[in-house]
Amino acid sequence: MFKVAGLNYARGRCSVLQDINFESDAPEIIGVLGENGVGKTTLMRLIAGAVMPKKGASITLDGLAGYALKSAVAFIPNLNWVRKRDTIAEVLDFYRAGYPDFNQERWNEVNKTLRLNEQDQVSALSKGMLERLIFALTVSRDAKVFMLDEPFSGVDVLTRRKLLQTLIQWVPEDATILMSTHEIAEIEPVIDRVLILKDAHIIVDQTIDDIRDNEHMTLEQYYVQRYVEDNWGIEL
Ligand SMILES: Nc1ncnc2c1ncn2[C@@H]1O[C@H](COP(=O)(O)OP(=O)(O)OP(=O)(O)O)[C@@H](O)[C@H]1O
Repeated sequence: MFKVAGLNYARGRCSVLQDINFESDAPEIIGVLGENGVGKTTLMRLIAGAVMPKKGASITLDGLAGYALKSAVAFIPNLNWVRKRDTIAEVLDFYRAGYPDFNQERWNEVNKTLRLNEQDQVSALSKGMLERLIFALTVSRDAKVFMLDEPFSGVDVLTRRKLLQTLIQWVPEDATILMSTHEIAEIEPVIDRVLILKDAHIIVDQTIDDIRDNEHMTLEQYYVQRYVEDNWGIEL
């Protein structure tokens, strides 16, 4: 069981996340939605241990916390740590050394779709190719919690569809995946559940089946309805 409880985070005087609570029983794919700047990346950075929450928060995986939890979480927000001349092969070497749970077979399999050339320099990759690399590195670990932060925003539509369709096959069966995106319609067929963030809080934590069966709406319609008053005149 992956559990986030009493999570609060502020930047200076500005409260970014307030009283965030949710649990996940793997396997589960959770979409994390919300407007720009609402705190989706921050939530992932908090879970990854890249930033510290306010006192009183608890983030645990099967009772593990701190470093033990950190090593079971796969998250790469960017590749700022890569030196300018590094090739993908060199980044892979570094990554393998840093993460003993790196799964070479999975990398090979994922890269059949992503077609990354290991001799290419990372600094010369296009935005979309860089996103492919971040995605491949993230899912190639045998982690228990995977966090994909807008993984496909620069990836072409065909590759994106293929990645989404095959995501379930690539990640370990006992894992929870958190995936933030603005492409709501695209992820709906893939995710089990959604967390919608607004004004620093989780305003929706519901399964996709529940939204379909009880609200009789698509996820995007439900998102618009729950997010803005009068739907901002957006036709549902
Ligand atoms: N390095 C930073 N310095 C100051 N404030 C920051 C920094 N990074 C994020 N923030 C602030 O924290 C808040 C949450 O940002 P975050 O990046 O988590 O949002 P997001 O939901 O991921 O947004 P987007 O959908 O645009 O990617 C925003 O108000 C943002 O301005």
